Amino acid sequence: MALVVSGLSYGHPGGEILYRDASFRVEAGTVVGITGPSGTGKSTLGALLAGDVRARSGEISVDGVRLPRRGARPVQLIHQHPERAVNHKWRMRSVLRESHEVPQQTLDLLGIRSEWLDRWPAELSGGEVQRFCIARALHPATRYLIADEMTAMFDAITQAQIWHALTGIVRERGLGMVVISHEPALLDRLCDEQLAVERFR
Ligand SMILES: Nc1ncnc2c1ncn2[C@@H]1O[C@H](COP(=O)(O)OP(=O)(O)OP(=O)(O)O)[C@@H](O)[C@H]1O
Repeated sequence: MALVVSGLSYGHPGGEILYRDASFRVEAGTVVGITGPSGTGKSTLGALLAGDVRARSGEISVDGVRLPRRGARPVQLIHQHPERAVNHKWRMRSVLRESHEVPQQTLDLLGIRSEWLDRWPAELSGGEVQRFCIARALHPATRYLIADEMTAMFDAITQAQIWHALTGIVRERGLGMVVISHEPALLDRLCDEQLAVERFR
């Protein structure tokens, strides 16, 4: 069981080629870090892995099946800016329901308070909204998570709380996870393996 990238090449339209013939795998139950200087294509790789951007050549498969174009998404992306990832016209309860009926246990593990459910996104801090984005990404069909600078905007305590909760859930469910980050200490702590995106140039 793995998220497998084979022979992936990609550059944004009109932009330089970011990866040529990139191949790697993320085994279920493991955490892989993606590192590299700004602008080298880490976020783009995350979007490709989640199916938000379509590769021009190469293949991405999830547990032996080609990444689906529609329906439940087995690879879920969690962004750096949670406020951009939620519909501001919906209360948080609806933001969650759009994905699935999130179990109370997951809400508790992520520290989501019941009174936050009736608030609008603008009535919560970024760290609080990010907890909802994580809960939403933990759909029963999710097999792999891509955390793209997921906690870069938050203070050290919030970062630690969020990672503690998420890594516990990931371990319990046997999910695979890709962590995109500029923070070597975070990557060293979380990851079984680290890949420098420049090596795919
Ligand atoms: N939608 C897009 N259209 C065209 N070019 C893009 C698009 N998104 C990103 N790029 C360009 O692709 C390159 C890689 O961007 P990307 O955001 O993947 O890098 P990154 O390594 O995640 O950077 P950072 O560490 O600064 O977040 C950059 O040169 C960026 O300007």
